[in-house]
Amino acid sequence: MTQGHRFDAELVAVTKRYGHGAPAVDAISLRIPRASYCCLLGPSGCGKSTTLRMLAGHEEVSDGAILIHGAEITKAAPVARGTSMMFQDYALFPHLTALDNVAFSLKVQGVSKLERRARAREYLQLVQMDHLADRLPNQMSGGQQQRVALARSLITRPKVLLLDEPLSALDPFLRIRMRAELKRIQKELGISFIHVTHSQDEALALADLVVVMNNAVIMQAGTAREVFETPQNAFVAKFLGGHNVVETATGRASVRADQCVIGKRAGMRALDGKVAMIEYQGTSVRITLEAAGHDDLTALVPTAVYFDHALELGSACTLSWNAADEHPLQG
Ligand SMILES: Nc1ncnc2c1ncn2[C@@H]1O[C@H](COP(=O)(O)OP(=O)(O)OP(=O)(O)O)[C@@H](O)[C@H]1O
Repeated sequence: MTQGHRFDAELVAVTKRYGHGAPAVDAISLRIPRASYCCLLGPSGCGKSTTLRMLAGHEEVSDGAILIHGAEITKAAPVARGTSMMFQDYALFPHLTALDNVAFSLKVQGVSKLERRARAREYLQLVQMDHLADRLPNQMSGGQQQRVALARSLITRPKVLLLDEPLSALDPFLRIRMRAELKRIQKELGISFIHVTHSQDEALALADLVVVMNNAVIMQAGTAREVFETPQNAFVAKFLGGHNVVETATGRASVRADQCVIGKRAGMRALDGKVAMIEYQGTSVRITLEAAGHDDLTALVPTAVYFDHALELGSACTLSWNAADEHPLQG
């Protein structure tokens, strides 16, 4: 049923148990619409890599079902699923050129030399590496090796590409460039990418669908704007950063740090504390307050505004916000 499917990938109450302890993945359900860039985001140990490995078929599913393009593949062999995995350490063959690394899986499939070289060139072009086709991995930079690894995982024409922390080995500059490339390539191919990351920025920048996980379950799934602007619970608000979680008369609420101001203002909600940290961030200054009975509170103040009223570390100060900017949390 590869025609007419609505979702490139579906997880139906998927559980993974290792031994007798708490499950690593606990009955998660997720639908990834066609041609989506999906990021699985969460802290270390939340179960995101296990979820990816179950999609790839590198890990058995304890309970539940996985579908790719509408067809169940829960127990299918990795090569029979229509998925391909790109790993954190690109694991290129050191003795093969870029071209031969990319062509390798076609060789295993018995594709003729002429055709596999032609297809490998096509995929090297896609990742803008055709000019270095004859280089060996140790003659390429980390970013270049990664492009080759990407071409290598795409040449089998997967329905869904799985990426396990693909940018974590790159320096910050290259990471931002490569993430733009990943997005471009995903849109160009029109297939879904499922990308595991613990970086909030990366997920928000890349994903059509952000899936925030914690403790083996999905805490929220939605567009980047949905999860950032309307977090459903305190975990999502705190993990994405840039939010304060406050207790109000009607329960818990989140309020964005960039919608908070320092100082008492008429008609605004206020919490008193003292200045614990002042961090210059270029266009804004992040001020962290310690307040009794609360986790640290932060205000993100435009730089020019901050330097009109610079603060002293340890001094008393008030965080204020408009009630209208509060967003109620479900937990
Ligand atoms: N082979 C295994 N045997 C036993 N427990 C495992 C195994 N693999 C993972 N786990 C456990 O399952 C849970 C989820 O692990 P997983 O690797 O999926 O987390 P993660 O979110 O990808 O973390 P990280 O970002 O650190 O890779 C963890 O508690 C981990 O210790």
